[in-house]
This record gives sequence, structure tokens and C-alpha cells, in this order.
Amino acid sequence: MSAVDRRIIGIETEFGVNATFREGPRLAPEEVARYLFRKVVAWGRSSNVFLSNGSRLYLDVGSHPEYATAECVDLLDVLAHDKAGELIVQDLADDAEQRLAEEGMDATIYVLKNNVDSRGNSYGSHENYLIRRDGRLERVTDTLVPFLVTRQLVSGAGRLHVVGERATYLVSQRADHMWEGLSSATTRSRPIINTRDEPHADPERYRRLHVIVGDSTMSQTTTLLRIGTTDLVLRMLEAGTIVPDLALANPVQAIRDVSRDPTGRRPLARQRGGTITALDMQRELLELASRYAAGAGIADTAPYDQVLELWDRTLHAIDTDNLALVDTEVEWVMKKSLLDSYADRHGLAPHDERLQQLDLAWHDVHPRRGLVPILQRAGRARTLVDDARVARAMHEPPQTRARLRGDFVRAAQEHRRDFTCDWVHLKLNDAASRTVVCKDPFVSVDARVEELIASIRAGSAPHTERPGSVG
Ligand SMILES: Nc1ncnc2c1ncn2[C@@H]1O[C@H](COP(=O)(O)OP(=O)(O)OP(=O)(O)O)[C@@H](O)[C@H]1O
Ligand SMILES: [Mg+2]
Repeated sequence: MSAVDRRIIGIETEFGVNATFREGPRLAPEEVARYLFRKVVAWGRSSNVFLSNGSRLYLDVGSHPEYATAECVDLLDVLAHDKAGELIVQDLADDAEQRLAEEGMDATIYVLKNNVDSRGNSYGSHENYLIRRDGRLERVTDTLVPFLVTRQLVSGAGRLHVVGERATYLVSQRADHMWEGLSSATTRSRPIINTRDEPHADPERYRRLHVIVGDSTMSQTTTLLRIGTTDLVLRMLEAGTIVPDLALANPVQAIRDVSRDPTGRRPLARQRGGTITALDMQRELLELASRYAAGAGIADTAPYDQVLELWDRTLHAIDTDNLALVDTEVEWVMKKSLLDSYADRHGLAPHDERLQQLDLAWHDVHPRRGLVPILQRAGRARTLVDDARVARAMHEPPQTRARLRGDFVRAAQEHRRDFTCDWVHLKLNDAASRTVVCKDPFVSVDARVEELIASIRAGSAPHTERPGSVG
């Protein structure tokens, strides 16, 4: 396959961290996050490290650890590496609990993969898609923005939003926190797509599209829909498919409206006049994407066959008011059905505190305590990658540039060599070494990196006692 047929994808996730203290002093969330990173700092001498599976793990200011998956080309690899990130951060929490206990603090730390904390702060899950540089960016974004505004119908994580005694079930966690359509800044103004031009690849050929708008997703099938539908829409746009003008008059208003309308039928004002519903918009894009996929010969190829089937079934479920058709696969529907049945069983008002607790527990990444792993074991949350594949992804990089980085990091760690790296560069911190620049994210074999690793191995015997499971 040529590079055009493949696409590099990575997901960055910011986690929420909560702690409850039973005994001893209490710590602020920022301090808890710092405890979480003690193990990382001990391992990599920094709170911003690259791991041997090719990922990046870091703590900026504040209390939200971030895990950015390695560059993947296989959609199921993205799922495995995204899940691996949950377990790696959970490991840090387990370790931090132990350290706190040793210091006389009896605490439970919760790692939450959601997008809004109890104070209303929002944190993100950013998707990165490698796209071709040629052609005008607007040709992609003109369609991509309305697609993303309505994509929540198939990929929203759902949120019980309570103000006083008023409870609203929202389709999306993130929708209320988007303030612009396009922008080159992420935090100041929160755009749907960030156009900052930092491709981590040959800038003559590629761009890295930074999608800020998505919810963090726990359900594997929902993550597949999130990245799979977007990949298909990008593919058809890159192939030059003529798409009718779908632009919305006010994307930022529309995204909130769609989030408040689980029926998908509320009319959204179009830029060219008239209205369209979220369901119709998604239906139109699905039809175009299906036709494109059939023409490109990928409609029956895994996992695109699954993406198209589930995309279609989800829209049909919403259209026919039969959400049970996707209640083990689409996250906002899964969560809604759990909350509804719990409220029914216990006769709870929609704003009941216990329902809000359930909503939080949904996002708990703990493999035994979290609701999604529990539903998985009960056969009520469909999975696509098994535990063994996720466990492998905690240590093994995907077969992309990430493999070069991962192998380098592992060798340097084993031989206790000081090193620096980022997505593109690898360097040993000594005067003699030159920086190896890995510009092509598809390339997983490189003689220069092999030489670099051989020079590490020749320099000293390996240091085998490696700390825990980070790295
Ligand atoms: N050429 C590429 N194309 C698409 N995705 C890429 C490419 N190179 C790296 N990525 C992915 O982009 C993500 C970068 O994560 P990182 O957190 O460093 O993002 P950033 O936007 O560069 O920086 P920050 O979050 O600090 O603003 C990773 O998930 C990585 O796998
Ligand atoms: Mg990031």
C-alpha cells in the first residue's frame, strides 16, 4: 500500500484525578497528580517522558496527567494503545496510593477518563490524523466541521448534567466547552479543529490534523466509531469526492443543540439558508462514505466494514427510537440505559446524587472497579481488542516510527544512558552523539537507529532491574 492508503493516527487523553482521604492529611488535586508522577520522575527524571511502547506520558501544570498514544496506522492498534494508556495511568495511581499509605495517608485515587470535573473544568481527548498537504485545507475543514458537530450522535460519551434539581442527559461531555470552529490555539479559545501547523512529519507533504472536539471514550466500539468515521470522511475528501455544502450557520451553537437532543431531529440552521437535522447530516455523510468505500474497495475490509455497519445501525436506532439496537456499543446510549434502569429500579429522581456518582464511576479506568470493565465481563459492553492485546500494547510499540522510538527508549533505559527524544528526534545526551531525525512516521526500520541502539549495547552491560510497568 502506498502512504496515501494509510494514515497515522494517535489519541491524546487528559485524565481527571480524584482522591478520597480516610485518614491523615488531605492533598489538593495538584499534589495528588504530583504523587502519581513520582514513579515517572524516578524512571525518566522528568514528568514528561516517552515510554518503550512509543507513547508520551506527561504532567503539565495542573492536575491532569496526559497520555498520548504512539503513532498507529491500524485502527484497532489505536484502540489497544488507548486502553493501554488507561492501564498505565492506573498503575501510577496504584503506586501513588501505596506511597501515600507509607506516609500515613489512607487514600483511594480515582483515575477518570472523562472530560468535565465537578467544578465544571473541561479537559480533552485530542485526535491526531495525518493528512496530505496538497489541496486547500478548507476543502477538508468545510465538511469536517459540520461532520464533527454531529458526530457525537455516534461517538458521544454521554453526561448527566445537573443544575440544582434540573437534570439533563447530554449526548456529549465536551460539546458545552467548545467555543470556536477553527483556531490555532487549544486552551485559550477551544476550537473544534486546531489548525496549528506542527506535522511531526515532512511538512512539504503532510499536515497533522488536530481534532479537539471529541469526548474521551471508554467503550472500544465507540472509539472505533469515533476514529473510523472520521478516517473515512477524510479519505473520501482526500480522494476528491464532491460533497454538498453542509456548512452550519453557527457550529458552536449547533454542537450544544445536538448534545441536548438525543433524537437527532432538532433543526440546525445552515449557512446557505434552511435547516438540516443532525440525523440527516450524518445519514448524508454515511451514504457518501459508503459509496466512496465501495469504490475504493475497502467497504468489505475490516475494520471499515464494522465502522460502516455500526454507523448505519446507530443512525437507524436513533431514527426509529430503538436505542436498544446499540446499547452495548455506543457509549452515550450504553450509559443512558444503565442510568435509566438504575433510576427505575431504585425509584430515583433524575438529579439524584447516586446517578451522578454512577456517571463518574462510568469513567473510572480501574479494571475491577470501573463500570465499563464490569459491563464488559457481563457481556454488556462489546470489545474489539482483547486483554492480551491491550497488555502487549503497554510495552510494545506499533509498527510505525513509534517502533524506532520505543526500541531506542528501551535500550537507553536498560543501559542507563541519558537520552532525549520527541516524536521526531532521538538523541543520546553525550557530546559524541548526533541527533537522529525520524521524519517519516510510517517508517519502522531505520539503519541509523539500529546503529544507535547497537552503540548503546556495545557501551555497557544491560541494567535489568527495570522499574515496574512504566516503560
Ligand atoms: N505525523 C503525525 N501524524 C499524526 N499524528 C501524529 C504524528 N506524529 C505524532 N502523532 C500523534 O500526535 C500526538 C501528539 O501528542 P502530543 O501530546 O505531543 O501533542 P501536541 O499537540 O504535539 O502537543 P501538546 O499536547 O503538548 O500541545 C500523539 O498521539 C502522536 O501519536
Ligand atoms: Mg498533548
